[in-house]
Amino acid sequence: MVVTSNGEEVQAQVNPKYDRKSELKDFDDSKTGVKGLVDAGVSKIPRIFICEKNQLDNISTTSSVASQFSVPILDFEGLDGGAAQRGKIIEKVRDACEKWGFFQVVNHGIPGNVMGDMIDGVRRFYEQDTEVKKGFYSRDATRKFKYNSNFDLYEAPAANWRDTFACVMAPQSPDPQELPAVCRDILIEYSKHVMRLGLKLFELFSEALGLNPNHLKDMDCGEGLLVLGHYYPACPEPDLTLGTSNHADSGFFTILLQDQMGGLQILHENQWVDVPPLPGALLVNIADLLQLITNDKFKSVNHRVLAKNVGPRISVASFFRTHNHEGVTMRVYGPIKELLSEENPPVYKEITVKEYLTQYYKQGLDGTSKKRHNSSQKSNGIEEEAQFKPEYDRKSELKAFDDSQTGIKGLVHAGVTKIPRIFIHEKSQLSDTSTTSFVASLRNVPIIDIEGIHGSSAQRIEIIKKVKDACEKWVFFQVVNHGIPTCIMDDMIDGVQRFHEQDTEVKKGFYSRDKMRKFLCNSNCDLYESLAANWRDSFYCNTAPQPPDPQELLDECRDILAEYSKHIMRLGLLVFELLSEALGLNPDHLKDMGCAEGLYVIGHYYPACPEPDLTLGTSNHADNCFFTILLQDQMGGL
Ligand SMILES: O=C(O)CCC(=O)C(=O)O
Ligand SMILES: [Fe+2]
Repeated sequence: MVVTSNGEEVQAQVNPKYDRKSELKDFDDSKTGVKGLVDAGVSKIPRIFICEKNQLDNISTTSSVASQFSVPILDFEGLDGGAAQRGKIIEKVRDACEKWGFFQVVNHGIPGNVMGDMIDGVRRFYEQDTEVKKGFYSRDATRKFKYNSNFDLYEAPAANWRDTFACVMAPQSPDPQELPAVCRDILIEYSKHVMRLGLKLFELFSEALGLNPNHLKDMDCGEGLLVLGHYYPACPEPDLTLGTSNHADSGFFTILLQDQMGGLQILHENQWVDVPPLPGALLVNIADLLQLITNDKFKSVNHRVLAKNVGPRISVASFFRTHNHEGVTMRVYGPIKELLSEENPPVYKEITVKEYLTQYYKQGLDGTSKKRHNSSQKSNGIEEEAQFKPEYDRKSELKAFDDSQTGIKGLVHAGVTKIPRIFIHEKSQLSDTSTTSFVASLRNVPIIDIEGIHGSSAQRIEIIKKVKDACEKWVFFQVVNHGIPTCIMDDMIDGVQRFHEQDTEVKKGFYSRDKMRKFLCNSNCDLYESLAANWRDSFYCNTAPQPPDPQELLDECRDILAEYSKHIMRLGLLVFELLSEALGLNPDHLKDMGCAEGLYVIGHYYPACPEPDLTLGTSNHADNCFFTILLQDQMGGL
């Protein structure tokens, strides 16, 4: 084990017998949820609830800095008064949706006693006779009303200190007989009010986007309503777990009713900001599908709930979402055409409701579960690694691999069917996309056409604007019409391939870790330093400020390497100019700082991998230079 900050690993070492799966199952089978544990008087939380440290670390850092922020409070009084008043409110809605993705609303039209009764109804549900309550405990997706603890119990890395009931209220509400007697009437009544407010919000959002008031409703966004009743019992060890993990909501938006206990936080400008209870207010937060269809104009915001040693805390989350009814699943959502223009091209691909729902439920609340699942068929690979670790002499295996001087290509050539363990990455490295939601994965990387960069100054300004935007929002962009002929690019790819596929003995002559050499090849420049090796061989060539003596290069790729480098240097100088201008500096500013003097060209070769789920071609990293121009073939994987 290399990292010790990971709670799970430490545990695995302390108690290799921890059978998480069966502990989860025992807890689930009790059907009494977290409240059952508290009723039984636990003074320590079971380890299935213990979060990884990095999930909790930033809790204490919040308060002081965060207090300078506060979630906007919107007053809907007068919404149906004059156009002027409505216009003012819409402006505030737009501002809150663009900057925060989260706001509180007062004078929203839902009577205070209905909200109070709803909170009481949730409380009555959880505090009713245990045996009656158990009758509702279920994970059956087809049930209209069900209660359980942690909908993603078996998938999430750590369970949350919370019980939840879920009820589908629209498009078809359940037969009242299916609802628990203790909260039936108020659930129906509250849902009616929430639906009315939700439709009003769809109108306001449409108008705030500059669309006609019915636009979003006409897209059928307002059809599905799911109501969750959360119950967060007091927690004996609140510093070790969370009430609700960091997540962004699914669907279009959520209307949240919370009691006076507090604990909800939203992630704003990289800070966890408390959302203090405001009597009479409801919270509204943008969810991922609204972010998608507004092409990022409205932001879906991550939030979480802290565990506390006082409780219970009660909240009711009402999700306006797509639903799973027949005829609906093939509906496609993508950025609204009316919001797109040349300056505002689609940031997302389109997606069917079916793909969306499948993905969301596979992913679990904090988004890690699916990937964890894929990468460890056995549920706890971390323990296995910890157990075989002592017999494993990593250093000498690395050295043996390095001494072969044949790289990954040599392994594949020898016909390995399992990858040597020096290449096996820790699970957390393979699933470190945890904060990337499925919707985020639909993003398009910007493509910038630099044809006309030397044309009119208007054209140049337009291009620089796009570069600025891409650098600020993306850091990564694709360039077309960049002036490097396709045949040169193709020849360069072929040259790299010829280098790596040449006669093994000749290639060995270039295998080296001597940084003074102008041209060399090896497998993994950081072989001895990195935690796990990558499935990749590379050659490295220092082509500027002083190119290597042609004799140092291999015949197979000498000419094309020199030619390609010339073109790249020319393009690189242009990029330095564009970046300078995008920063508001004079075009030569970065060049004058000497940024453009060195050029290092690396030719990577990624052989097919027999166990691609266990390793990476290139680990997560940022390049250490000013910028990189990357040419890739048609295989994908970046
Ligand atoms: O309980 C809360 O305040 C938040 C619940 C929540 O975020 C959710 O249900 O998605
Ligand atoms: Fe949420």
